[in-house]
Amino acid sequence: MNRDELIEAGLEAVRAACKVCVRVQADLVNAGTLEKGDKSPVTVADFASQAVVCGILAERCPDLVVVGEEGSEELRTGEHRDLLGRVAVHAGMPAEEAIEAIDRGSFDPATAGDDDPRKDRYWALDPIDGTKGFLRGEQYAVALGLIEGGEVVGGVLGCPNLAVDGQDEPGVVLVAVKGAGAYRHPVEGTDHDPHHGRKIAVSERSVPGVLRVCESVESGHTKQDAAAEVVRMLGVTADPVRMDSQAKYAAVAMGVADAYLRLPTRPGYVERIWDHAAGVAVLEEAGGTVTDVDGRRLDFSKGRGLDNNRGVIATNGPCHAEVVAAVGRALG
Ligand SMILES: Nc1ncnc2c1ncn2[C@@H]1O[C@H](COP(=O)(O)O)[C@@H](OP(=O)(O)O)[C@H]1O
Ligand SMILES: [Mg+2]
Ligand SMILES: [Mg+2]
Ligand SMILES: [Mg+2]
Repeated sequence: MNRDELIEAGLEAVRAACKVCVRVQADLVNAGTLEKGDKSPVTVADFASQAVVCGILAERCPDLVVVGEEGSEELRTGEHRDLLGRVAVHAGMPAEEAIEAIDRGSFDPATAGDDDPRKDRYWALDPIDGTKGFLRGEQYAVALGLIEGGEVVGGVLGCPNLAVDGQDEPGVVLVAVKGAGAYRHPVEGTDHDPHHGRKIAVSERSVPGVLRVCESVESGHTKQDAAAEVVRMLGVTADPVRMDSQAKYAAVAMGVADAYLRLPTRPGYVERIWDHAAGVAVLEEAGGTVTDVDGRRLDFSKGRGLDNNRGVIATNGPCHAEVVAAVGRALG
């Protein structure tokens, strides 16, 4: 299958998962959560979304493996049997099938053998990015990136709660194939051709003082005081706009924000590939630039983590060097 065909399958899968998430968010806010080992909240919808995306991808492109955030461990213990039942209902498949689909996302390129052909091309999936936003009834994303030879070459970024100019209802799915631009599609829809949407592009702003900057809502995910210092140094009077999930990449890609800052809160935190792959694909194809806080390109060839990077700076492009320099000064 070529990249266009793969991304077409990806768009179908992400749309289906978005619909599941919208339904669950409507009646699950603050219910049905459980604590994972790392204490981050994971909901019925995270599992159901991963099951739906992996299930559709298994049918459409069975040869490609998935590097997904979630695993079925918690669902397989008796303690959480009721949770599994609800995941199955929302995913629209029998419980055993849901577990099997979720575990299609367990691939780890870093531990696969050197001659394992599955390492050449795979998906990176965040079934719900911004789980905390999802639980607050705010922004979240279903994020699917396509990685080839350790590089992001395409992506699908579903943002069901993102307001879009000229649309009565919120919600958008952004799609990109390397070299072919980035397009926006409605969440509803049955034409999954990646190039049939409306072309999107970043803003052209380059004057630092008028940049619209965004960052995480969660202070544990980004150093908000350092970002406040960065905008002050750039001469921006407004504080960064806070938004959960890769919806921040979407905002910059559509030109409604100019920069997204993700500044490390502690040394040693390694960003996960599924938190960035789809966002990077879409933003770069919309004309933007993404590096880490040291100005290095994100290195997706290391497995499940961005081991060679720290933090992320994503911009419209024209302001990138200036923003990276200001971040460097703020972080000392
Ligand atoms: N200390 C930390 N620094 C940066 N990111 C973190 C973090 N701890 C968790 N995250 C990631 O932050 C993501 C949410 O990002 P944001 O704050 O932009 O919404 C989470 O994705 P999930 O919600 O998929 O678990 C999680 O992977
Ligand atoms: Mg998580
Ligand atoms: Mg995430
Ligand atoms: Mg997630």
